[in-house]
Amino acid sequence: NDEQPCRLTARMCYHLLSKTSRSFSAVIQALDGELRHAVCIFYLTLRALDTVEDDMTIPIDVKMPMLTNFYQHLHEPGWKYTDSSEKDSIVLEQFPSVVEEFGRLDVLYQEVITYVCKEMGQGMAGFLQCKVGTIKEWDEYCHFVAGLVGIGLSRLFTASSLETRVVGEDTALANSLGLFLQKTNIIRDYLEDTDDGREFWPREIWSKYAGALSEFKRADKREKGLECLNELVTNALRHVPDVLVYLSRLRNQSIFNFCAIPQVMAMATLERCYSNPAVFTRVVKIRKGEAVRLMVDATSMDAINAIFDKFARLIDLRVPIRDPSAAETRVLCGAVLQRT
Ligand SMILES: CC(C)(C)CN1C(=O)[C@@H](CC(=O)N[C@@H](CC(=O)O)C(=O)O)O[C@H](c2cccc3ccccc23)c2cc(Cl)ccc21
Repeated sequence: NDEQPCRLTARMCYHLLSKTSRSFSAVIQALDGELRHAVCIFYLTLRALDTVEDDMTIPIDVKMPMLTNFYQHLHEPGWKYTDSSEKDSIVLEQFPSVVEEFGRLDVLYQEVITYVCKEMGQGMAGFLQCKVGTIKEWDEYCHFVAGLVGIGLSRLFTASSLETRVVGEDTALANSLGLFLQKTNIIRDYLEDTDDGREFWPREIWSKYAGALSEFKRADKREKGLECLNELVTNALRHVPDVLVYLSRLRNQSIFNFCAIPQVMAMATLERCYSNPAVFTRVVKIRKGEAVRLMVDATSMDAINAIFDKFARLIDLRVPIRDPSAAETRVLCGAVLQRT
């Protein structure tokens, strides 16, 4: 579906999409019917909001209202923000195109996108000062930045009539898809975030292994770092059963691909991170070739089950005997394997 839209603002939106998510923009453009444009606009809007949240040059007292009021800009023709230094700031500079195309969406889609932006902006604002403390707060933060995306997407799928009502109504399962992706991103990005002075690993977990989160960068704290890392991976694996049930309910092939691809990437990333000291010295990414292989394979529930089985088995084989989370890790991996 790379036919070029004729309207200039629509063309700008697809240009912005390809600039902000290299491999994923093609998956969005492959979505059927009205969903392609609705998800394109939703993705760009979320990217704009995320860019504001990530921009450390915006003072907190300016950023707070920017986040909580962001959803209102969707109804302000011409609104843009040109003072961002982030890598995706082009979306904020070209936001008038997003606003114009947003206004042309069916009002059902507009309501979903507005709702998610309002809730997400308020949630992000609440976490600006404080670092993530309890595991409950970790789930709350991930709900705001990613769980809400799953809930919004699910409502778009149902609104388009390409998926059943239960997909849009079962918010707990939709939330789990987001938590699985975001927890994996947070686990993987330890070094990048700590170097930026940002802490997303929950204190309730890391404080059992160190006095400060940055200590895991030291070689003499590597053992404790791995135990902390493995507890976080085990926590993320708890969402896998919900993810598999959610994906099994999807009936539209383009929607299935769109939802399944990030989930299998996350499972592969989790497996690479598990018990891997490289997490503390560089950003652990799956190789491009493996990512492409996963993208082309993740097109049926059988394939998804096989992929999750493969990575669950690889983790299970590497569970250190004395690791504090070993028992739960093996139970969760076993649960994934038993399902088939
Ligand atoms: C933080 C995040 C996980 C929500 C970001 N997020 C995703 O990660 C993208 C994937 C992506 O953007 N990959 C990028 C990664 C990168 O930029 O490095 C790529 O180029 O491959 O997928 C998610 C996404 C897709 C499908 C179903 C989802 C259900 C719940 C939550 C998120 C869901 C996403 C869907 C929408 Cl509409 C908006 C954002 C996202």
